[in-house]
Amino acid sequence: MAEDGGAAVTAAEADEIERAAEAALRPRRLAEFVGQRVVRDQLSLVLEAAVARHRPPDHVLLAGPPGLGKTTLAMIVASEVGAALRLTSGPAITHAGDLAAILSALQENDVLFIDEIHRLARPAEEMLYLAMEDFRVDVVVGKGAGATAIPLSLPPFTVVGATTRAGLLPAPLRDRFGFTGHMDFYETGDLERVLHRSARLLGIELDAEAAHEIASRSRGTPRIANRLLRRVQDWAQVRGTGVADTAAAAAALEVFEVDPRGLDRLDRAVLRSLCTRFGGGPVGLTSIAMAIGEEPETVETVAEPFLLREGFLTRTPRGRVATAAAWAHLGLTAPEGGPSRLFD
Ligand SMILES: Nc1ncnc2c1ncn2[C@@H]1O[C@H](COP(=O)(O)OP(=O)(O)OP(=O)(O)O)[C@@H](O)[C@H]1O
Repeated sequence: MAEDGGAAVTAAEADEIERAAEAALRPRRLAEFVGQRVVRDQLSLVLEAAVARHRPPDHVLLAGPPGLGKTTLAMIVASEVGAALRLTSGPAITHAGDLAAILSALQENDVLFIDEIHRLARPAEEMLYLAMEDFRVDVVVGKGAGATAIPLSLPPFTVVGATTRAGLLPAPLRDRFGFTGHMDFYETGDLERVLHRSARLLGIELDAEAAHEIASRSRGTPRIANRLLRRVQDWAQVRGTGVADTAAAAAALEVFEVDPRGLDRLDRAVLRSLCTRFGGGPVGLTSIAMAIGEEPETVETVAEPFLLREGFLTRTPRGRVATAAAWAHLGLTAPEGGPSRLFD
C-alpha cells in the first residue's frame, strides 16, 4: 500500500501527510542545506556577524519560486542564532490588527517568518515598515474621530520574509530588508545530494542512477525531488524489490506522469493550451490560466519559471509565446513561419 494507507483519506488529511513528510526531511542547520551556494555563503556571513555582535540579525528577504527552501532557510536562521521562530503568512493577516497582535507577542530576538509577504494587506504592510525600522507599533484604540494611536515599543527581532514575486513588493518594504537572498533552481547534482540525504532519513536504499533519474526530472526543485522519491519508494515497496533502483524510478515517474524533461501535468497543460488553443501565442497569462482552469498566479509562479528556464516559453510585451522546443516536446508541428517569426 502507498504510504498514506489503504483507508480513504480526505484531501486535507493527504495534505497533512505530505506536510509532515516534508517537515521530516528539512535540514536543520546551514551546513546541512544543500546547494544555493551564493545565498548560503551570504546568509552564513550575516548570521555569524550577528552572533558575534550578540544582536539579532538584520531582516532577511528570500525570493524565488516555490519549493526551493525558503521556509527551511527561515527555520535555519532561527536555529543558527538560537532564537525562537514564529510563523505567519501574508494571506493569514487580513487586518492590521492581526499583525499588531503577532508583533506585540514577540519576545526579544525572535525570528518572525512571513511567508508570501507580497500578499500582505496595505495597512499591515505600513505597520510592518515601522516595526522593522523602529521596533515600534502604533496600536489604535477607539474608532472614528476619537481614535488614538498608542505607541508600543517592541523588543529587537528579525523578520524573514519569503516571496515568489519580489517584484510585487513595494520599494519601502523591500528597503527595510538588510539582505535579500535570490534563490534559483537547483542543479541536478545538488538535487542528487538532496535525494541521497532524504533516502538516508527515510531508510530507503537509493542507487546512484535512480537518484540521477529522479533529480533530472524534479524541475530543479527539492520539494519535487523529495515528493518523487516517496512515490518511487511506494513503487519499490509495492511492485518492486524494495530498493529504489532505476526500474522503480522509471516506472514510478511514468505512473505519476512526470516526463523525461521533468514536465508535469500542469506544465504540459500550459504548453498544450498555448500551442493548440492560441496557435503558439503571443497570449496573456490570464487567458492561458482560464483555458486550463487554473489561477493565473499558479501558472505564473509554479509552471512558468521552469518553462522559461527550460526554453519552452518566452515572455514578450504582447504575451507568452511557445518556442520551437515546446512544439517539438509535445510532438506538434509549429505553424508555417511559426514561433521563430514571432521573435523577430
Ligand atoms: N537545500 C535543501 N537541502 C535539502 N532539502 C531541501 C533544501 N531545500 C528545500 N529542501 C526540502 O524541500 C522541501 C521544501 O522546502 P521549503 O518548504 O523550505 O520550500 P519553500 O521555498 O519555502 O516553498 P514554499 O514557498 O512553496 O513554501 C522541504 O521538505 C525541504 O526539506
